[in-house]
Amino acid sequence: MDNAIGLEIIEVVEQAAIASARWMGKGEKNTADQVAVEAMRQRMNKIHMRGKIVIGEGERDEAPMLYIGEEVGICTQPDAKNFCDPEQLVEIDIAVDPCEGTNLVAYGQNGSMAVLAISEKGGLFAAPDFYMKKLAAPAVAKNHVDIRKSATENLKILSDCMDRSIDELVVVVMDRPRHKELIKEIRAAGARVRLISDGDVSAAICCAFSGTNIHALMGIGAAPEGVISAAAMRALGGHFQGQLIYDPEVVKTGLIGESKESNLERLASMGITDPDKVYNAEELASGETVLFAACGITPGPLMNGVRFFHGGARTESLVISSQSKTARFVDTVHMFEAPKTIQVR
Ligand SMILES: O=C(COP(=O)(O)O)[C@@H](O)[C@H](O)[C@H](O)[C@H](O)COP(=O)(O)O
Ligand SMILES: [Mn+2]
Ligand SMILES: [Mn+2]
Repeated sequence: MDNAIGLEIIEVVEQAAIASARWMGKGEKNTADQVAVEAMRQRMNKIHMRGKIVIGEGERDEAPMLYIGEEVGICTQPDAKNFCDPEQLVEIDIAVDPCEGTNLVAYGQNGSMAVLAISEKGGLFAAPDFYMKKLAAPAVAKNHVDIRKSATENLKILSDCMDRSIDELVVVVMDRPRHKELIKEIRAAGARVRLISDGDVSAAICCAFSGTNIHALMGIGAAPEGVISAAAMRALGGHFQGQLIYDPEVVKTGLIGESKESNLERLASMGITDPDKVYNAEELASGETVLFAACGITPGPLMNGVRFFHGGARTESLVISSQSKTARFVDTVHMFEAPKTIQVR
C-alpha cells in the first residue's frame, strides 16, 4: 500500500473531528455524526486511491454516505478518467467511524474521536453490525490473557505479565446492565474498574500505551468498533480478541437482530460458519499492511479534543502504520482564515 496514504488520512480524520466538534455539547448526536460523515467523505474523495468502505455508517443508521460497499477516492469521481487510471491503483478496504462516541460529543464528554482503519482488499474483517465480546491488553500480555478465560484468571495473568499487583490494574468496562456480573467479578478480584458510557475504541487502544492508566478492556461493545480497534492493536503489537455475540439475551439491548436463530442464519449467509469463533487482532485485521488514524473530537487519554480559536482550530491525531512501524502523534493548526494569532499550546 502507498505509504503516502498514511499522511493523507490524517486530514481525513482531522476534518471529520473539526466538523463534529462544532456540535460538541449541543445535545444533537445525529447532527454531530452526520457532519463528521460528510466531512470525512469529502476529504477521502480527494485522495488518489481506490477504496471501498467495508465498515461504515451502513446498517445501524441506514445512512446515505460512507455506507458499506461505497467506493471512495478520487478515482470514483465523475471526471476521474481525466487524471486517474484505476487499474494502476491497489484496491484498499476502509473501515470508518467518523464520530466514535456520538453521545460523548453531544453531551460534551471525554473520549470521542473520528477514526478509520485501512488495509489491502480483504484485509479487514467485514464485521456485521452485531455485538462483540472484547478483550484488550498491553503487548506484554499478548497471547497470555485469553477471552475464553474468566476475568479473574485474566487479571492474575495480567498482573504477572505487567509485574504489578492486581489492585494496581485498571479495567475499562462499558457501563451497561449486561456487565453487572463482570464488574462484580473484576472488583472481587481486586482490580479497579473505570466505567465508560461510550467509546470503547479509545479504551482498547489505550491498553497498548503505558501512561494511560488503562490496562485492559473487557466486556461487550459493537463488532465494527472491534475491527477498528483490532487494526490499531495489530499494528501496535497489543493484545486484542473479539467474539461475535449473536444472542440478544446476552446483550439485553435492541441493536442486534430479533432472535438468536435469525442472527445465526444471517451469520451463515455471510459465510461465518463458526459463530463462536474467537478472533485475534491478526484475523480481524489480516492484511499485509494496516493503517489506523484517529483524531480527538473531545479530549481523551491519547489525544486532546479539537480547540477552536479565532480563524482556526488545533487538533491532535494518532496515525499508526504496520508498514513503517510507527505510531505518530500529530498536532495540527488549521488556519481557516488569517488567524489573529496561533497559539503554541
Ligand atoms: O460507544 C460506542 C458508540 O459508537 P457510536 O455509535 O459510533 O457513537 C461504541 O464505542 C460501542 O462499541 C458500541 O457501539 C456500543 O457498545 C453498542 O451500543 P450499546 O448497545 O449502547 O452498548
Ligand atoms: Mn462507534
Ligand atoms: Mn459513530
